[in-house]
Amino acid sequence: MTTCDLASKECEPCKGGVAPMIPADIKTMMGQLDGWALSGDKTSLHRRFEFKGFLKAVEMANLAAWLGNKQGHHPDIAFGWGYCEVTFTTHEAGGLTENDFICAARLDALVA
Ligand SMILES: C[C@H](O)[C@H](O)[C@H]1CNC2=NC(N)=NC(=O)C2=N1
Repeated sequence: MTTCDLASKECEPCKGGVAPMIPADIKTMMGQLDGWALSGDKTSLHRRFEFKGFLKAVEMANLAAWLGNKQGHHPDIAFGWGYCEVTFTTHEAGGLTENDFICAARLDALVA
């Protein structure tokens, strides 16, 4: 599967009791993304987008929020002058699921 395959997938509604991905699968999925980093405990992935000024950062935050709401899979977003940091994790699983990678790939496709 490539990034564009991931970006063409839709998130599945998060059902309770879903297990987080195992490290081997996380490694495989990370290979399909560019620019995203794993948290130390491998429970989330994040990317820092940098811009000149504030309004571009606000735009990025809004784009990530819109995408997450459309997919029913919501990011954590931090932004300020010159940057927007987007983090995906699956709260119901207490770790990463395919939804996180789909949203990351979809966000990259929107800003490509
Ligand atoms: C019922 C609904 O699908 C769930 O509450 C969704 C909402 N958005 C979500 N977003 C994220 N990032 N993780 C979740 O577990 C999650 N659960």
